[in-house]
Amino acid sequence: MPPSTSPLRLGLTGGIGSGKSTVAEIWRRAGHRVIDLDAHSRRVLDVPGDGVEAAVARFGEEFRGSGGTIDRAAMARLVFADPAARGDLERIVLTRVDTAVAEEEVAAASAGEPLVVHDSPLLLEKGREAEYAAVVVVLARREDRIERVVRDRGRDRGYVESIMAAQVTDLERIRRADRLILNTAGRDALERRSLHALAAALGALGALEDSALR
Ligand SMILES: CC(C)(COP(=O)(O)OP(=O)(O)OC[C@H]1O[C@@H](n2cnc3c(N)ncnc32)[C@H](O)[C@@H]1O)[C@@H](O)C(=O)NCCC(=O)NCCS
Ligand SMILES: Nc1ncnc2c1ncn2[C@@H]1O[C@H](COP(=O)(O)OP(=O)(O)OP(=O)(O)O)[C@@H](O)[C@H]1O
Repeated sequence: MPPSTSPLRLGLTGGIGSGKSTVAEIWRRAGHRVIDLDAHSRRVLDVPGDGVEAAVARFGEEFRGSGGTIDRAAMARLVFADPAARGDLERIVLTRVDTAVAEEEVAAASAGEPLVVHDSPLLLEKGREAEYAAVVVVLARREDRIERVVRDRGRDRGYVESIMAAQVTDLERIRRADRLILNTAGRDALERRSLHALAAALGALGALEDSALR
């Protein structure tokens, strides 16, 4: 018999380079399922299929890269300078991401897992807070975020700033979060703060009575 209750759903979000994926990895190592919406999003444009074809139909063959899928750098230059184009790309990508996420949630529910976390970069931008029992936001200094993305992904400052301009501000994130993780020190501090924030979020929801989450 499948379990009758769905897993508790937590949202994890934050701006580019804030440390979301690092927190997601810490929570995964603590034994929880974290669904990576950015990874699902990348697959839509990096794997040949109807997502790639829908993007080419909307934006043109010049956005097809050498491997037949989407040239991400060219697409980034377009959509982070043009909100209408960005909206169209989001409609193409996010509907397919939602389908993939729903499939992962079904797997979590059938396995009887008590918790799923969505690592979801655009949770606040898309106004999706109501879908979550609680929303946890990762914050870091703007300059640290820019420096880390430039250093670790070989992108330039202009690229990072164009994406920041397409995302909500930190004040808006603070206003709408249930809980904050300040990624303002080293990795050890981030680990401690992430585990503390998760326990506190679950505690506030009364979820720690579930022995599987202790
Ligand atoms: C434009 C694309 C091709 C650029 O690819 P690129 O490899 O340069 O960037 P990547 O996907 O790794 O994202 C870089 C950063 O931008 C953020 N970001 C991505 N899309 C958006 C968006 N529409 N609005 C604001 N921030 C975004 C990501 O969360 C990440 O922090 C890609 O970002 C994309 O397909 N975006 C649209 C889909 C989307 O909204 N995905 C994010 C949520 S699931
Ligand atoms: N406290 C820290 N000290 C040093 N480096 C860090 C720290 N936190 C994160 N980083 C590094 O900064 C970079 C950005 O972090 P991460 O990938 O977790 O951010 P993100 O919010 O998931 O970014 P994006 O939305 O762009 O995917 C990574 O290379 C990560 O290893």
